[in-house]
Amino acid sequence: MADDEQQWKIPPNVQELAAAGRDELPSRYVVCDHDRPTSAVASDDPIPVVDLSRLSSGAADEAAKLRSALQNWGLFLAVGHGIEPALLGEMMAVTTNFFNLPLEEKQKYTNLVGGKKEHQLQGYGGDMILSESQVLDWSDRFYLIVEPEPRRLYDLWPTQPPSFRDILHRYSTRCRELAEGVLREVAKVVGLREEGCLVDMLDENAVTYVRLNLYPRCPRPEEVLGFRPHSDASVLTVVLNKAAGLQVLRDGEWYDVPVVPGALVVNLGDTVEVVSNGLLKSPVHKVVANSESKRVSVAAFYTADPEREVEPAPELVSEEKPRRYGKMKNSDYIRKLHESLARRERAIDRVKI
Ligand SMILES: O=C(O)CCC(=O)C(=O)O
Ligand SMILES: [Fe+2]
Repeated sequence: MADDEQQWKIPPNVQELAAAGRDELPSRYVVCDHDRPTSAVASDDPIPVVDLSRLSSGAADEAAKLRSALQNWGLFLAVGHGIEPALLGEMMAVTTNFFNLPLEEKQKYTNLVGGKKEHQLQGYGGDMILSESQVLDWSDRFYLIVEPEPRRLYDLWPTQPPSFRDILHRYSTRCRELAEGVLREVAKVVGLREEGCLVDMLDENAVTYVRLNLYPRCPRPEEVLGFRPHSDASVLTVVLNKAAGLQVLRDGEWYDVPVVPGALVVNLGDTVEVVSNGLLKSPVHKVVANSESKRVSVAAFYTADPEREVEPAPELVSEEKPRRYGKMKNSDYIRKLHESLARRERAIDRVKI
């Protein structure tokens, strides 16, 4: 095969493209008319801000708010989570600093291997590209396995800034505590027999992935997407960001997820949709680009033990509520997720009955 064949498998660096300041966008980023971002709809049922400290002290009105958030949006903003603002600030700062490093430094952590054409999950760069016609997102990413600790590939953990490792470790540990608390509540909302049933999926073999996202300023934000519509293959996802851009789909309309200082976005993942037999939905969300400033976010995905078979909980399946999802090993599901993302499909559709 000639050396320059399949060059399309190597995604351009979006940050560099943006810095070049050209007005025209490469056609690989331009979405079809149907996918073009439109202005979000205002909702008379705003996305709830849930105070987790009130929730854990047993406040019934806070529990009701969480229930309505999960049922109506699959997503909420968490405050009172106990993660110090300083740690959130440090996590944002090391992420921003990393993306500000010179390209050669960042490319030490590239997610391209084997003659630069093969894509591996972990590392810095763009998404897996499966075809020449695949429309690319207006963002650069950095994906790492953070837990279990023995699975960390420290060669891919930046040494610049030097505090990166320690801050990512502390941040993801605190978010895990948050996720576990929320999952106990989710189990109650769904009516699972065992309150710990979802938390138990995050056992010592369960994998936490962290994705750092950079959405550079875009001269033509109406022509691209920062992140195409998708749902997460996690049990639960926690997102840290400081700027608007995230939108969530509800009843066929896109809504802005507001930015509340100090709040974290918490969204259900596909695993909860399957285990709850569709009682709760894993929300489809996307990120729109903007022409004013870059946007940075940190998404922590708490996924089930790869060896686990994920399927609807038996107590949520009956004659009146037939089983709506098949069984799949979690590691197979996650593998399919990345292919599905590249094809602009949803992995969960593969297990729907
Ligand atoms: O950037 C964001 O706010 C969300 C990113 C996201 O949805 C993801 O990384 O899965
Ligand atoms: Fe997501």
